[in-house]
Amino acid sequence: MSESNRLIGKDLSYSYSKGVKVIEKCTIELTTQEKLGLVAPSGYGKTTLCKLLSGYLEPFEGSVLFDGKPLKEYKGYCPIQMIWQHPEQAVNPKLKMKKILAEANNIEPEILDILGIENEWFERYPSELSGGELQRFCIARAIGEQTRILIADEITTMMDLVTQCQIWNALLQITAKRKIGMLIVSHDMELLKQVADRILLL
Ligand SMILES: Nc1ncnc2c1ncn2[C@@H]1O[C@H](COP(=O)(O)OP(=O)(O)OP(=O)(O)O)[C@@H](O)[C@H]1O
Repeated sequence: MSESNRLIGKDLSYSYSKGVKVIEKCTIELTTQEKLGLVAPSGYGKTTLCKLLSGYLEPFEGSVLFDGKPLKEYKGYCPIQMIWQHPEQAVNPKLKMKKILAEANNIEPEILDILGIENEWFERYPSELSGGELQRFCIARAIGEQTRILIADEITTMMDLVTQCQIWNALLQITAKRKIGMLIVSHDMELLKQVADRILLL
């Protein structure tokens, strides 16, 4: 099978404390053409797996490759970007949104537009935005020119249905247009049935 445009986590193992493996011999693959839903019980290791697949953690065993190349060999910008469940923990609270976005790679106005980000929000600090507004910024920040796969870890879990709908509509539009794949972690099976092409139950 071709490795091109494919994220492969192969035989991944990870533990936070000696002797207790949170992830053991886990293999998972997805391409830039698909949206893979992932469901598993609480504490199973989903967030840990997301961090391994996006390069935030190094596996103790196994490898993570994109386009046949280990993630750590991508310098400057990783084609695999993670969006976190709690956006307020993913930004520097002391910076205004315009500064936070300026530190990211070239975000195009079209992306901000599709996500419904309003101009006046740029002058605010993260604590002056709602969770849904802040998450829109975090999504925009994750979509650089070189982003090929998004790892979305329960990204709308804390939001009301209208906001969830707006964010997922925007994400589906952007990922289709840019040919970006997605790993979507959620416990909401109804949501996954609507947004994912296939669903993996662990
Ligand atoms: N930084 C850490 N240090 C020690 N243990 C951790 C750390 N992060 C997670 N764990 C433990 O690893 C296990 C898996 O955690 P993880 O957050 O990956 O699971 P999860 O499936 O995403 O859970 P949930 O659905 O509840 O968010 C849990 O038992 C958790 O307590």
